[in-house]
Amino acid sequence: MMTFQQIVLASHNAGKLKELQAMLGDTVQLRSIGEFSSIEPEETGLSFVENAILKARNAARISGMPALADDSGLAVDFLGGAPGIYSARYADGKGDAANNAKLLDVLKDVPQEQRGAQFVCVLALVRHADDPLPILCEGLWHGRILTEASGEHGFGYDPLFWVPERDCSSAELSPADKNQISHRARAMSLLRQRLGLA
Ligand SMILES: O=P(O)(O)OP(=O)(O)OP(=O)(O)OC[C@H]1O[C@@H](n2cnc3c(O)ncnc32)[C@H](O)[C@@H]1O
Ligand SMILES: [Mg+2]
Repeated sequence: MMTFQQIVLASHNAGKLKELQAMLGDTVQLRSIGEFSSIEPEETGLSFVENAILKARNAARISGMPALADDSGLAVDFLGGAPGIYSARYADGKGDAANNAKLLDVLKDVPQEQRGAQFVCVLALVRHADDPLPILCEGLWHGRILTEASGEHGFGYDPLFWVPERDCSSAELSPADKNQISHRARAMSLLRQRLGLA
């Protein structure tokens, strides 16, 4: 069993840090890579897995600590899985509000039954920058894209993601609820098992 007291989180996204720390509890402290560097690595991979590993290695190299990365995104069925790994950059780096506006616009004439989508999360944990055996865990969360934004919680595409099991948007869930059922929660639950924390 691997034990860690501190892990650096290879993410500059404050929403992810909050969610992942809440899911991990007190046993492991996540430190933000922002404490060490403000430079974000280029996400050049073609898959969530490749980007997660790339971010984790980069953070381990910069911090000298074990590193956890989260590469995630929204895969929309009607768009053949787009924006997928490009979710953060969907509106050319203009941010969450612009990403959401673009997605609503692209789907404006698409009927309910064709608005299926899934959030994807891949977590990669490396013990050091050159770790030959990263731990990889994934989680999916199925839902549908709403026709207008709703809710104030969460981040990113949460206001547009309708959660069938709760009949509300992901941004209408309390943070605690989202952290029970999200793509990130599923991936983290697997990671906790792998680390012997579950
Ligand atoms: O790469 P880091 O620094 O971790 O931060 P990031 O925000 O760029 O993260 P990603 O590259 O993994 O891109 C993830 C995108 O998918 C969106 N996303 C991921 N998880 C989400 C969630 O739980 N709720 C809403 N949107 C989410 C998020 O808003 C980003 O636009
Ligand atoms: Mg990113």
